[in-house]
Amino acid sequence: MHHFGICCRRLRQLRTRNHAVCRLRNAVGTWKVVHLVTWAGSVSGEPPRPGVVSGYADAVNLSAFAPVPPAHAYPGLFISFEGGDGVGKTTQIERLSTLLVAARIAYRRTREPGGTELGGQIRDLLLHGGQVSPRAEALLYAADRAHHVATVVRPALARGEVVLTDRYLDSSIAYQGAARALGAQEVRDLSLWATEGLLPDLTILLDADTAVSGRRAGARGRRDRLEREPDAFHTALREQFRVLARQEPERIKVVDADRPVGEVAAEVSGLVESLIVAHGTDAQLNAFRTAVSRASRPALHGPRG
Ligand SMILES: Nc1ncnc2c1ncn2[C@@H]1O[C@H](COP(=O)(O)OP(=O)(O)OP(=O)(O)O)[C@@H](O)[C@H]1O
Ligand SMILES: Cc1cn([C@H]2C[C@H](O)[C@@H](COP(=O)(O)O)O2)c(=O)[nH]c1=O
Repeated sequence: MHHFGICCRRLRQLRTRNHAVCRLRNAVGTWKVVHLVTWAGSVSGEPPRPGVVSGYADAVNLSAFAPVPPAHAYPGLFISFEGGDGVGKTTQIERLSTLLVAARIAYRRTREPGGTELGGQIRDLLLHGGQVSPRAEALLYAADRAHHVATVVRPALARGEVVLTDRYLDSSIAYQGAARALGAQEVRDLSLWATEGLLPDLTILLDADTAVSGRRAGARGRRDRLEREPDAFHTALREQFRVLARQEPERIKVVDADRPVGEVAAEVSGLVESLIVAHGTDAQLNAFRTAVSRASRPALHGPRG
């Protein structure tokens, strides 16, 4: 895996100059296919089943997931923000977007559900419509994701952009897999099928006490259909997010979101910097570091200098 990461970084740096890069990419594609097939084989035999569950938390699936290949084969970087309602994902994505603008790094900000026109309609059905049965809910989130990845995420990654998504497949595993008790592995498989195996390069899991995040979400006004679920639902999905982070520590980084916005943002930018070190270009790294250090400097002058 280490060699693979180094190769991909080198690949990005050379991509505009060298036709050999195309051949390398094909090799990476083959690697992906081989590993996806291996992964599919490893889960198709005996998929773990949650069985009969008596409550939300019982459905938290502790089985280890077989690793699947990351999105490193693209020149862009794929970053997802995850966590319960009101933990501060939107706030942190705004902060990071400001840094990327300052660094002149091309990025695409998006979200699930609702990152496309079709997804906007699905979002309305899911969050502001009537009752939706659990399996229909899981399929609608997966449909939103399939269309989003095919029409927004993959094209942006192929153009070399940094994609920041407010939620991705880990939300489905936590909300539908655990909190709705459909089974983490089944819901993960559904999303991987929908996205043809695309996982983020980095997932930032904002983790906050459910009472704190509930208060923050509530302070915004009218609650959507999922935000209105009882405390046990939110506790179960928080626990599943934490289980996912323990299972995939390389991809999913847990950030304590109970702290002030600035402290959380500083940790987030450190994680993004590490990702750029591993998989970005030297130009991106220099520009990002400069933007971070400028942003952390106190303003020397007032509005009129
Ligand atoms: N670290 C923080 N400390 C205090 N308040 C915060 C913090 N982060 C965000 N907030 C506030 O909490 C509210 C929810 O934040 P935000 O919309 O960023 O959360 P979210 O995770 O995107 O929520 P949702 O998933 O429900 O859309 C906002 O009013 C925001 O200003
Ligand atoms: C992607 C995704 C989302 N959800 C839930 C989580 C939230 O309650 C809403 C989205 O609202 P937000 O304001 O954009 O956070 O949908 C889910 O249950 N499953 C998913 O896959």
